[in-house]
Amino acid sequence: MLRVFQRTSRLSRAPRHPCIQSAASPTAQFLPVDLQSPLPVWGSAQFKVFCQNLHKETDGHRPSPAAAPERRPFSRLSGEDLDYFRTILPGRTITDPDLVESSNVDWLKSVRGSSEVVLRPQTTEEVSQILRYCNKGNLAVNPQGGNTGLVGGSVPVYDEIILSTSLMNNILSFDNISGVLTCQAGCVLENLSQFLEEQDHIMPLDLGAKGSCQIGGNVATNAGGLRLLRYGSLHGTVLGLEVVLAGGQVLDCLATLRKDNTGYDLKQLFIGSEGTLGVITAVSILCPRKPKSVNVVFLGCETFEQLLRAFQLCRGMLGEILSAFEFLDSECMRLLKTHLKLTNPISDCPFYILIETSGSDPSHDEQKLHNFLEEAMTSLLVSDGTVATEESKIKALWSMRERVTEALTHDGFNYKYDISLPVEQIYHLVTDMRQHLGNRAKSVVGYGHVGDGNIHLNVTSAARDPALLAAIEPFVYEWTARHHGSISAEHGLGLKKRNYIHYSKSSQAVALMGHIKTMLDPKGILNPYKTLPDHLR
Ligand SMILES: O=C(O)CC[C@@H](O)C(=O)O
Ligand SMILES: [Zn+2]
Repeated sequence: MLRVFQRTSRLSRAPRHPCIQSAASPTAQFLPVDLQSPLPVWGSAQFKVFCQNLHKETDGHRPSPAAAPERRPFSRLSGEDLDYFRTILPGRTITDPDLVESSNVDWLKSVRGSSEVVLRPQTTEEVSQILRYCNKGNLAVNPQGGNTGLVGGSVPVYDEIILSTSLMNNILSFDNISGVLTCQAGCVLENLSQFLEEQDHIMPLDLGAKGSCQIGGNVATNAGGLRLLRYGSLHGTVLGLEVVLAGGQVLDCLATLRKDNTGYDLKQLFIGSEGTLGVITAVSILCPRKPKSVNVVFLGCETFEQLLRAFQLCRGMLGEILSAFEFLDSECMRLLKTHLKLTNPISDCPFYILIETSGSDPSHDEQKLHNFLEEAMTSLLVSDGTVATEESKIKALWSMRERVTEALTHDGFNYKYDISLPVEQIYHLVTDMRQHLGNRAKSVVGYGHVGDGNIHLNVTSAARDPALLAAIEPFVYEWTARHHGSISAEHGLGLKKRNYIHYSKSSQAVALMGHIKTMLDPKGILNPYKTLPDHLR
């Protein structure tokens, strides 16, 4: 039964919510490191401390032999190379093994490279000098942003030189009239959001990893996130890029215009190229005005069909103020409760929806939301729910969705699938996978961006289990191709999925990608072993 949706929401009457407490406590996000369970919050400041200690704690996973390609014949780093790097980057050529190690391992601790050096340029000119030198000497390079990727794209596979953008963190300009922000690639997404907040604007993208991920990495992976339904993908919001090509040439496409129809739109090539075609050094991006009124509702549904009907109703009744329509299943809720001690703010249901509205007129928005909720309730599409209009409560409800990834890492080894499908199909993948795996998996969960037709299917096991992996793949990819979906909606292909590209792209398209790679990076030094299948090296 739906009892709320008046101004005094159920959430505001309830005793203090555990997830509100954890969000407010500065120490609550720090978790000790252990492979099986605790990881620091994806976007937390403690993420960096965690990384620094990582080499002492991980079990040194390498990609499974099936996933690991052979090392290509790149040069090995020499003392002479290090001397050169120290000349151009004094104090920013990092060889301390403890510091380098944290950049060798991905956030999931599923891929570990063996690089001996991290370079930290501050300027585009320094990036250009590095690449010119590496290209000449046939040294492979792994461009790295916040290292929050989920497909093994952000870390070296072997001994590639790590080129970190973390010191390229200056905001270059912001135009309050057009809303165009121009900044260096290493700006952390959350810092950009905070800066824009003061200018009465917001970033057009928002991710669970916002506290660590960098805008250059976001663009390089074409990150989707929680606001895509409203503001579209980075292919639309990024107006310009500055990119350093493999040979060190600086490609200046850093336009700030909404419209520019002069020839090929070259920047699009680099959006989602995962650092394989060039190193993004600066970004200009169109930022929306900060909405004056934001509301979040958290609803329960008995079936996925009802959830879809609620989505349809929502699109019709909320229209222009709808800014997110996300979901999680009851298995996700179980993991949130078990591992993060988050409390379900409503009664237990098979499915949960999080709807966000963002608009410019609080009373208009509330009225629309009220009408939608009344209709959803009377037509029995939702069985329970709660609404939040205050910022702290909005954050608490959002954490039920944003922290599922974190909860999963505490459940064991994670197998992650990020699938785009016609929206009415998305949950069938989860039910079919559960049936297919039987009791071989510990958990099989589904959550994600209903509004974008994007489901995050995650499977866990107590420890890394090659037999389980063989049961999941290629089953999941065949299923996706059969239903005309994409095997990567927003996380990219990285190291882990590169050889499955043909499930979503024609052979002509993959071959053309190979030609483009060869043209832009003839020696293949940029992020090798990623994105493109092995036969195209
Ligand atoms: O961990 C995942 O599978 C999804 C992560 C992220 O894309 C999300 O939407 O929360
Ligand atoms: Zn996602």
